[in-house]
Amino acid sequence: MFHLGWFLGSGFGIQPGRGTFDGRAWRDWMRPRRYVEMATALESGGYDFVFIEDTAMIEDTFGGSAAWTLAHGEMAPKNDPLPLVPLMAAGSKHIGIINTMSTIQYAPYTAARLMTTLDHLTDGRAGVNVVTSVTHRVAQNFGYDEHLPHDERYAMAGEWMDVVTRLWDSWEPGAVVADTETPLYADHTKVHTIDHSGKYYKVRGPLNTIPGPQGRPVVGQAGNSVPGRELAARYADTMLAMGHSVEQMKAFREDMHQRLIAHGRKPGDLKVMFLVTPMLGESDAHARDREAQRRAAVHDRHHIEQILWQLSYISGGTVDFSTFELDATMPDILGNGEQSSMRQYVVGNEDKTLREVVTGVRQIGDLGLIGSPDTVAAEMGELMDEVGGDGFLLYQPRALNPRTLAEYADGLSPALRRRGLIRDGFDNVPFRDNLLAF
Ligand SMILES: Cc1cc2nc3c(=O)[nH]c(=O)nc-3n(C[C@H](O)[C@H](O)[C@H](O)COP(=O)(O)O)c2cc1C
Repeated sequence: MFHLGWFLGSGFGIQPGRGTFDGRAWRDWMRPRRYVEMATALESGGYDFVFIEDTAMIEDTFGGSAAWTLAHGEMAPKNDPLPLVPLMAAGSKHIGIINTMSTIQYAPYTAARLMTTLDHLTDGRAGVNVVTSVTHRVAQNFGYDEHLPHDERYAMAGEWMDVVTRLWDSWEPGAVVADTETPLYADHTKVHTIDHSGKYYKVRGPLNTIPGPQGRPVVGQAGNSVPGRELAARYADTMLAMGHSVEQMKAFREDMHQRLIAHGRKPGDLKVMFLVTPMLGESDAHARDREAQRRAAVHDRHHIEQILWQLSYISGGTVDFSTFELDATMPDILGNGEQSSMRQYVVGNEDKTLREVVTGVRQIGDLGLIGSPDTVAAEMGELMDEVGGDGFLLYQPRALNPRTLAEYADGLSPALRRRGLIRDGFDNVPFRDNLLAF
């Protein structure tokens, strides 16, 4: 068996697509009902969790203004994802909810306290995706003139995670007695300061609330560079991973296993979830037809601009890709943002033109998963057999609507279940236990 997660790639925000079945999404994206329904649909489909992206900025690198961003609803507007967590939890019973927190946005004490609060409010279904933020524009909203260099951001994130973890552990098991007769609510000898004084943070502790049902909420991680992998190997229970072939996926997972062992953890302690955008259809022919339409659209002006926008963003807001000649050679730039994402466009494509890259390269691919639910389910099973396990993080970046969710929860999941590949229900246990169950 393997795990399923769903990547809500535009967070609690407007979804950029304007497809045939998107209805009033551009007007209603902030309404609660669609997120509650999303949680319920995914839970019925056996998804272990929904993974909510977040970024706090309005991008204006591409074209030197926010015009394109706001015309197309690209990563903005967006609400804070944290209040969404208890809402989605109240409408569901078992699904884990991972919200994103950037280490430059939340002080460690605020983060530890918020996550523990969410763990209580969700009865042990809270998780946090720890990110370092990608662009200068985010950093500039939180007291920085520019974002820190890539590797330093991860050094800061390492200290942040260390402090947050120690705050979560600042109440020993058994500290809460809750005896109204004595009276003794908590034994103060089991509640400890952490007295942290490091390069980036100074925090006394202890946390001023009792541990949540999970003690430490589930920790996720999204960066795939070496420092990103190291952060995950030290702290994470799950991470999203990008791989375009079985070989890359296997190598990624084996690399993570080595890193986990080096940090005194077991390979099974971290679930590596491969981000994938399958193409489903009523039949294999229908799915192939949809895929042919997607491929034909990569030459549309809108698609080309969208990828140039994306490159400008993932460069960390350091390069405006609208300024390059499309038929000149691909610029050799990794920038200061998502280095592993930039590599997918740049490395190995040095001889191609920018146009060939933006029309030919996909940051997140379909791994050949194109077909009817039955076909895709069989192929997912074969892929996971070869990779060795863990699971997939499914993503439909420009088509997130109730119809798409039904295709996955009511189409693909039953096909996976018929093959015994995914869970057929949930035990009444906290999120981490579901994640570590197989
Ligand atoms: C698929 C994916 C999702 C991500 N989600 C977020 C996010 O929600 N918020 C954020 O600030 N950064 C996000 N990031 C950025 C990473 O967390 C990380 O900070 C960045 O990719 C740099 O990491 P890397 O150089 O290790 O790849 C995401 C990256 C990827 C590839």
